[in-house]
Amino acid sequence: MSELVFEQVSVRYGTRRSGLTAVDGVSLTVPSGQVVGLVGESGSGKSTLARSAVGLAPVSAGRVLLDGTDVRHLAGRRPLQMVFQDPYSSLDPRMRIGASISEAMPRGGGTTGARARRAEVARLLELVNLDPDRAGMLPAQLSGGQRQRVALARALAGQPKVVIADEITSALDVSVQGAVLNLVRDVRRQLGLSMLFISHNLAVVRYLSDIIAVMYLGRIVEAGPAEQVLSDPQHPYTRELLSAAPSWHTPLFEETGDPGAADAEPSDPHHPPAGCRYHPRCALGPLARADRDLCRTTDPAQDAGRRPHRAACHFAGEPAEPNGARA
Ligand SMILES: Nc1ncnc2c1ncn2[C@@H]1O[C@H](COP(=O)(O)OP(=O)(O)OP(=O)(O)O)[C@@H](O)[C@H]1O
Repeated sequence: MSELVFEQVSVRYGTRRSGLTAVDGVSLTVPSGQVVGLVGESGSGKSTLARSAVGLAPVSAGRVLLDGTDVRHLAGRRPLQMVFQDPYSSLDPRMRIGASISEAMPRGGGTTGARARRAEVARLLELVNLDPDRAGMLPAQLSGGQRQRVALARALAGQPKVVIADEITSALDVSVQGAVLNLVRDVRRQLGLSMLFISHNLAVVRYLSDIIAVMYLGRIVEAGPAEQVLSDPQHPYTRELLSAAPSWHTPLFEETGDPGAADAEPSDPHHPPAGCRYHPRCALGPLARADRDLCRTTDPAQDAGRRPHRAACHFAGEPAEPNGARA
């Protein structure tokens, strides 16, 4: 079991004049054997943070550590595997799926020799509930859900310690999303993997996560044990997400759309507002306050994540003011 730590990580794209900071000084820990669910609207920087761990996004400050070792020093970064929204991006369309999975296996060890590799491919296909006979098929011959299972098998072939799953059910037909999610939950438990699970859909995140982290404009605005974040959200953005999410009583995969689609102002990462980045939107929400100077002028500290439940808000946890209620 392994721990993944993002330490003050920033990712900047573009030039100084026309660039944007997609991830801004984020600290987040994925503890051994646990699932951290990362939620937030489109453009908040979730994918960029994830990609920074596997070398697909340029880390401009801070570092990512796996069990204390900077991931840049891990050979091939194999212990960290990522599964993407679109399985086509990790599967070569011309390669049979057995070969794709085999290619991702480490050299040496128990999987040297064609026979051992074939057996390992069959084992991995069974692990993701696919018939080993499918090893000879091409990705196009499979359904979207089956392709995502193959992408998971391929990630597991690398014998990872940590898996990063980025919107892995979002592109799938609603009817198969639940099955893929259940599979991920079961396989993760079985293998004792640590996982960073990204989704814009809070209902999906809460189904799987031990810890929930909420991202807004390149920052973690709230993080903590899942049940605490859900039952006692401290940041107004988390409250906004929760009020937009379907309740426990509605089906998990009812399409909720992107959480940013509410009536609020869209956030623009090229021009983050001064003070608290959320303040222009917060004025619309239940925490609107008469005296908001502090929010307009002063950036609330993102603490380094040592407290189990943290929120970057000057008025974290304060109840809504009566005059601030939504019209
Ligand atoms: N390669 C890139 N070059 C320039 N800007 C980028 C690049 N990748 C992402 N961005 C920008 O960084 C910001 C964060 O994007 P990111 O994809 O990480 O957000 P996200 O929360 O994962 O959203 P989504 O769910 O839509 O992918 C966005 O403004 C995006 O346009």
